[in-house]
Amino acid sequence: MLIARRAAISVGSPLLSALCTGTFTSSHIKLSTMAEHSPDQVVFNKPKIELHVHLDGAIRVQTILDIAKRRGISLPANTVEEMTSKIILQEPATLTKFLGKFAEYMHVVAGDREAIKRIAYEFVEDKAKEGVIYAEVRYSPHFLANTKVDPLPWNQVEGDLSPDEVVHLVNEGLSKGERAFNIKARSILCCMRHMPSWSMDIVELCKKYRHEGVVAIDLAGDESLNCEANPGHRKAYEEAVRCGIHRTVHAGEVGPASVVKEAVEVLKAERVGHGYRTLEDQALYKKLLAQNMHFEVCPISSKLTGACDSDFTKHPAITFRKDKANYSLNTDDPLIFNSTLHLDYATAQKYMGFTEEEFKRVNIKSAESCFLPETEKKELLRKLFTAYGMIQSTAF
Ligand SMILES: O=c1[nH]cnc2c1ncn2[C@H]1C[C@H](O)[C@@H](CO)O1
Repeated sequence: MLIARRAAISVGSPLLSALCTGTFTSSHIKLSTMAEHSPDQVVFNKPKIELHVHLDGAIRVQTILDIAKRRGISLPANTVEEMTSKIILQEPATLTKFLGKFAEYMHVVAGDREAIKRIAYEFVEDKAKEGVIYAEVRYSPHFLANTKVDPLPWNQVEGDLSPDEVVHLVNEGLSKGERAFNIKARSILCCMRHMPSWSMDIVELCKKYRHEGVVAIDLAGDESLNCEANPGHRKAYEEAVRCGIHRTVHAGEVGPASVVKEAVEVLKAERVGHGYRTLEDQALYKKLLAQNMHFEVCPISSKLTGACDSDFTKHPAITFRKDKANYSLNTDDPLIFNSTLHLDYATAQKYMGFTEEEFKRVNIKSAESCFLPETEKKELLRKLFTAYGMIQSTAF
């Protein structure tokens, strides 16, 4: 069975058009479910880097069904098609509504060791199939745990899986995937905006597992409800700076440019998750351009979360492209957006004027801005330059 987000989407496909015109209905789910994967539908069929994707937003629907069955958890649907239609966002909504979608399935995966290893392993397989050669995948260890987390998420009963062990399991799943699919995968641990009391745990886990695949700390969650970084988050980021843990922050996705300013100036973010609304403060934008700040852009996501205008021809990525900014193209939560990285690239090509040359530039910028140690970063860059038939000294 081929599920929707596994299929590459052609530039002229009904699914892409529907996404871009805001007329995405259940009939499109069916259509996309039947779409056939065909290599000529991929707009950039070359090695890619992905820096902003949530593990818990990138689970296979079939896997959710399998795990629910094994654990005896009842779900509102029994088939991939039905379950997909329950989980996905079908039209532009709000970030708050989007975040509510996780509750449809997180209780199935959380607290289950086998499930957590499996989703990490399958994530690597899915990325390898999309031509990704290096991915940084992020998640909240607390959201997957069922002990040593207060409050217990997803109405779980207390068990014995701690956030610490969750990180260990994800690391194992990712490493197994790396060996099986010959790509590199690292992880970023998320603090959550509404849970500042978890943030010190996160930085401690980043420190503990920094040599086992964890490369950075992030701050995710609902920026629209909670604009100013709580002291709990600030302290965690101070500790990250002190210990040389890399830092990214979701900012300026739906929150104002001041959140981006705070992320960079107070939390010392080295990359900005989304960052679209930076453009509302031109002085800040110019400063960040001059600093070579990296923006983790997620086109399909930005439409469906209501972060950006639903007309992709007005997308901030167009300004970033014209200004030769430092940014990446990412899926964010392909499960909930029923998307693939190919769909994000196809969207950028069709509606934002992206060319093959810009896709190469974006991926080289992504490699330069990734959180790998310098020697591994150089090796990654060398791979890209070779695959793109470019001479390494090419300046963008
Ligand atoms: O696009 C997003 N913005 C803010 N928070 C997000 C986004 N996508 C996922 N998250 C949240 C929900 C997940 O459970 C959490 C950790 O991956 O991060």
